[in-house]
Amino acid sequence: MIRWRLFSARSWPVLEGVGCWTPLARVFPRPGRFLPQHASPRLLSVSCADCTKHQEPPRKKLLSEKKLKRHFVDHRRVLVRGGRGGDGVSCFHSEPRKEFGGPDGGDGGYGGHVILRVDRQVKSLSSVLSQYQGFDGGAGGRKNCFGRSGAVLYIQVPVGTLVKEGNKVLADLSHPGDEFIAALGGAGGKGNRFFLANSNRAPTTCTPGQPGQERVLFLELKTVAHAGLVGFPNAGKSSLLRAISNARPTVASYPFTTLNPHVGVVHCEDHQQIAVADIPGIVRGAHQNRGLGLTFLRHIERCPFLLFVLDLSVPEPWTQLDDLKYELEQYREGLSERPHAVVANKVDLPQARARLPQLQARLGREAIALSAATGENLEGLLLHLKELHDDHVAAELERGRQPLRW
Ligand SMILES: Nc1nc2c(ncn2[C@@H]2O[C@H](COP(=O)(O)OP(=O)(O)OP(=O)(O)O)[C@@H](O)[C@H]2O)c(=O)[nH]1
Ligand SMILES: [Mg+2]
Repeated sequence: MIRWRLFSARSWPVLEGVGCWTPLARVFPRPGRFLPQHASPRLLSVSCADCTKHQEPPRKKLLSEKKLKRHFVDHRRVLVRGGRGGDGVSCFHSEPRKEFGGPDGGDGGYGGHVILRVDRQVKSLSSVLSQYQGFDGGAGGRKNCFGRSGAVLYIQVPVGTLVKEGNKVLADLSHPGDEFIAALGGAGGKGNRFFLANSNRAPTTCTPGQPGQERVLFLELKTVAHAGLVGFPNAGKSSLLRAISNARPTVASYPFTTLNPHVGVVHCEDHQQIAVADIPGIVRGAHQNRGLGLTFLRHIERCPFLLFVLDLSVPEPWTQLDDLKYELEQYREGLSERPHAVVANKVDLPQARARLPQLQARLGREAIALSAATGENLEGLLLHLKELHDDHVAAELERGRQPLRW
């Protein structure tokens, strides 16, 4: 129904119940005439433009703990099947004036293998599918022609992928370029030429190609790095990694921003490279599967030294270190006793800086106070990192082992 406003001869029509666009100035009545003076003119607003102006921007949806776990892909069950071999064929040579040319059916080609190959660019197992089928070989041809072999199917996996079948570890792909044949392709069938014998000059027998190998493999990612950043959610681990390396993990003020491990490389003056791994945050009770649980700690299992990152902006930050160590011990005994340094982050905030002396006193040791946001005292952290790295190299050489090189 269209109703005309009475207060102005040049008023715009307003569709009642439907918000159609109308210039606001034209629908406001003069104060004191139709509305009391204190009433808000917004009461009469019917324009769409006005409605949209005050809409809140869509917020990032908070994920439940269950859903968070689904996003974190560091293990996969994969069914791999090698390609089927091509069939052999049965046929006979045919040529003008040559009645009995003999059998000339060729063998089928080999089925393609399925191979796991380490690619440095791949960072998680999220791109690995649940099933892979290798390429089939081609059938044999006339004139003794062999069939085409199936192409090899490569599955790209990240550095540090452990390949298991049941509980048995088949391969540890810890270097870029490492390969593992996940499933062999089937052999090609035989053509009738293969069955030619003195007792049988015209065989018609040929065999089909063999099916490829079929396996169920479990892939498990164990990130390879020198140092692992361990801390509560929001402690600033990702910010720290961004500040000291070229890695660009997402930083945000909500917990569990990091769901996949990120590795950043710190370049030292003597051309040494130290790899630092950022992992999701650990919460109190993580060993009872709270937060993201503890399964992602496998990513720091291989790190020879750790950096505990404490958030100085929260009250009693020293309790974080005890909690973190406790959770690490619950995951694997002795993990918290690895060589480590304690980093006290966010000293740019005044209340955080005020807690620093108390933290040092409680810890009974020097914590590296810094700010990942402003870059304050990052050199102090880099010096400690270098020391930890040098100690690791010396210890490995002493044991006659090759230290981890990045
Ligand atoms: N003032 C201040 N804020 C910081 C500092 N470092 C990090 N933050 C802020 O703290 C919040 C969390 O930072 P992240 O780096 O995402 O923390 P995180 O430990 O990686 O968090 P998760 O990935 O959830 O475990 C962000 O809002 C950062 O801007 C700092 O040194 N000073
Ligand atoms: Mg993070």
